[in-house]
Amino acid sequence: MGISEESNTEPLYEKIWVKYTLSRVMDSIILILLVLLLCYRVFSYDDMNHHSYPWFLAFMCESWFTFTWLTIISTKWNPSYTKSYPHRLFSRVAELPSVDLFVTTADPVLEPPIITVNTVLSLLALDYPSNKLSCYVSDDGCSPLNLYALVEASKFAKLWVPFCKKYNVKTRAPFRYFDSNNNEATAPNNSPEFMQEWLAIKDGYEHLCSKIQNATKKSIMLDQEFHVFSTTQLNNHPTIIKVIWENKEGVSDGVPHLIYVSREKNPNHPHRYKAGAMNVLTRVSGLMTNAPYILNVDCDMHVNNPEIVQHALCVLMDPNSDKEVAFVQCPQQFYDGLKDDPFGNQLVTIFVYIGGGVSGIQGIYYVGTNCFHRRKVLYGLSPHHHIQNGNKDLGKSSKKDIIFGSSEEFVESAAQALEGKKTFTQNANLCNSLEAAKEVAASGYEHGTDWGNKVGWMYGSSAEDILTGLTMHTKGWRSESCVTDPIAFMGCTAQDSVVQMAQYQRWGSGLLEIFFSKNCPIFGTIFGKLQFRQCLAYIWVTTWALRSVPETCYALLPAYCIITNSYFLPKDLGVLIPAALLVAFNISTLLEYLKTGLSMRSWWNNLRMSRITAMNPWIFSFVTILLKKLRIHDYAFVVTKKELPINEGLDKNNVNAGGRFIFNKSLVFVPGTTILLLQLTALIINFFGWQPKARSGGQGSGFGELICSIYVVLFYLPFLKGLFRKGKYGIPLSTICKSMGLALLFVHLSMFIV
Ligand SMILES: O=c1ccn([C@@H]2O[C@H](COP(=O)(O)OP(=O)(O)O[C@H]3O[C@H](CO)[C@@H](O)[C@H](O)[C@H]3O)[C@@H](O)[C@H]2O)c(=O)[nH]1
Ligand SMILES: [Mn+2]
Repeated sequence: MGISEESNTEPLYEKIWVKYTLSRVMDSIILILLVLLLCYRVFSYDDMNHHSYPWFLAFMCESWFTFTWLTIISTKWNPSYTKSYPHRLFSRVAELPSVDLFVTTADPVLEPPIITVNTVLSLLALDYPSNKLSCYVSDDGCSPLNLYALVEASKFAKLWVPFCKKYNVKTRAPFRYFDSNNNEATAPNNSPEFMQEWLAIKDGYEHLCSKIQNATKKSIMLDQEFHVFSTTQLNNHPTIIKVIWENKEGVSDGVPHLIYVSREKNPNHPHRYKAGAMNVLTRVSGLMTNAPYILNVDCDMHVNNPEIVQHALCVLMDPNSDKEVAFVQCPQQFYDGLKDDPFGNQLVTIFVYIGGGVSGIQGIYYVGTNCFHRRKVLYGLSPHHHIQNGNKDLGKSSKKDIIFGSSEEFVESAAQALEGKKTFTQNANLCNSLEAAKEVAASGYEHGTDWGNKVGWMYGSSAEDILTGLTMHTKGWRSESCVTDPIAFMGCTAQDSVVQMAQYQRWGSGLLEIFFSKNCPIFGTIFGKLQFRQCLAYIWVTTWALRSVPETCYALLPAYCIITNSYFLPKDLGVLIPAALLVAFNISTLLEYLKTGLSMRSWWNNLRMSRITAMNPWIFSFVTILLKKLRIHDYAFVVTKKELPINEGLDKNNVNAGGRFIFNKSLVFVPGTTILLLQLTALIINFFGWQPKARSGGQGSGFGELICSIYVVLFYLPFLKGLFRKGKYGIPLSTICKSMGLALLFVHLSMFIV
């Protein structure tokens, strides 16, 4: 069999199923214990009718935990991942398709332009014919600084891109390539020619950095091409689109197109945050290049594997997947992660166990970045739709207006994308479509259309990513994850606890909003094509914020019981059930961490952070959505602060400090501080034997409650330290006072409720 024949029969990608037997066994044991505990509570209720509140409350909380565990176990049950064979792609397809690359940035202060620039450079240098790539940057900050940085970056790209391709550089974000920890920098090729070029490139990059830095300090002169910014306000400005670089000759080894887009903002029109920005990019790119595939990344997510486009295309171009797979999601991993993951935000095990698990059902969630979409799916196509049907559905020119808006050019381009026609003419002049592009980037363009509702990125949640993926799964599409070695993209994650709390709070509310909307996964299964277990997986993720209620109640129970001398744990041998649960849960999670190659410390940190997250930011997420539903108060998308990578020498010694909790006056730390103060109160009361007499001669709190209380204190150790520390590492006095007030109120009320 000849090589070409062989590769014509072999698949472009394979789905590989993994069996984590140990995980399954442990998870099942935990489920059985949870059910046993619930049964115990029900059956022992009768003969001990002096059981009071705590018993009932514990039962309610444990029912919720059991339900959550069911969703987890179902999601994790048969994990899978894909293996792709890029070398087969080249012999299989006559011509590689084009891919549009989207980058979003929103705030030049929280998202320093040099970070965006690195992401863009890494995209421009992808190992893919450059005449098939076009990079669109959306700037919601409407900042001349971002435009300036990109213009300068495009100049540097003319050195950087050929250099990367010539020497097959692995790390294509310059700041990572020149990082002193990167052993690739000079290793592969020590020829004088290479060294000379290397030095020139390093020089060029440093020059670029210092130019951007100077511009940040001095602010940009608003003349010539920057004149348009002279009258702009953040929330009130016309559309600005600049073709920064056009690969006019369409050469395959040049620099891809680079286009800057700052969509119109008008205080009278909602701008829908990131989802709105993505939809504008979709339309603008539809007019300019209309590639059938779209890769989108956040401004901090640089390419870490230059061959990732080929890998993803293997999945998307497989003959079967055209009618099945909507998108290909690559993992979200982070560089310069703090040692042992003190804030539990590196999400490694979540990606392996939950991400892998859900990939084995209907497909991994879309997480907002590092994802390849099919344009036609974004335009609302359903799977297994013949093009003709697709046309009927989305067709009829009168109806297309309502769906896609009033731009005839765009409606035309959308029709072509839906039919899978090749429209990308390599020598087309991008500037010809500027006027049409400005029209579709206008703030009022979407009014009365299906954008954000049936087409494009979905509106109605600050977790637009999960919502958009869910809508696709509900239509019956699948998705695949694409895990490569090295990992495809790397980004930055919150570097301190304050930023982390804000991020979790936004996620919590965005997700819960989906659960309480018409897009709720439960409806998706009843009325749509969302598979049942996929529905459970979506319930697991969209109800994060709801967990705050049972988790907080459960954490308060031991303190309450000690203070009032009552109990919530079984008094007889039944106590072995919760004890076994505690042990099994800890062992099983610990084993998962160790198996993923993580440390024991990082296991504990994550365990602790899951509790802290559930009881602090998620309470506020819950309240936020409550207020929104009651139409009392709406909320905004708070952009996560991104930091430049830790400079050598400067912070390396300070890594411990980096892992330390910092606090501010935000209310988000009040629940945790209150819970901690209550446990301490309870422990003191217990120690000095100040408990009241057990009610009506019944039994009082015991060893179990004491252990639980201490366990909660252990989780809140960072808060405990915070009580005694000063400055940003200490809990502010105002927070302590508020928490003390709440704790006193709680103790006082407890006395009545027993
Ligand atoms: O009005 C806005 C707000 C944000 N963004 C961009 O959206 C991206 C994500 O924002 P970020 O603050 O980094 O949020 P994260 O918490 O890191 O984002 C995660 O969660 C989001 C959903 O909550 C997803 O959209 C992201 O892709 C995912 O990485 C960034 O590129 C922003 O520039 C905009 O373009 N316009
Ligand atoms: Mn981010």
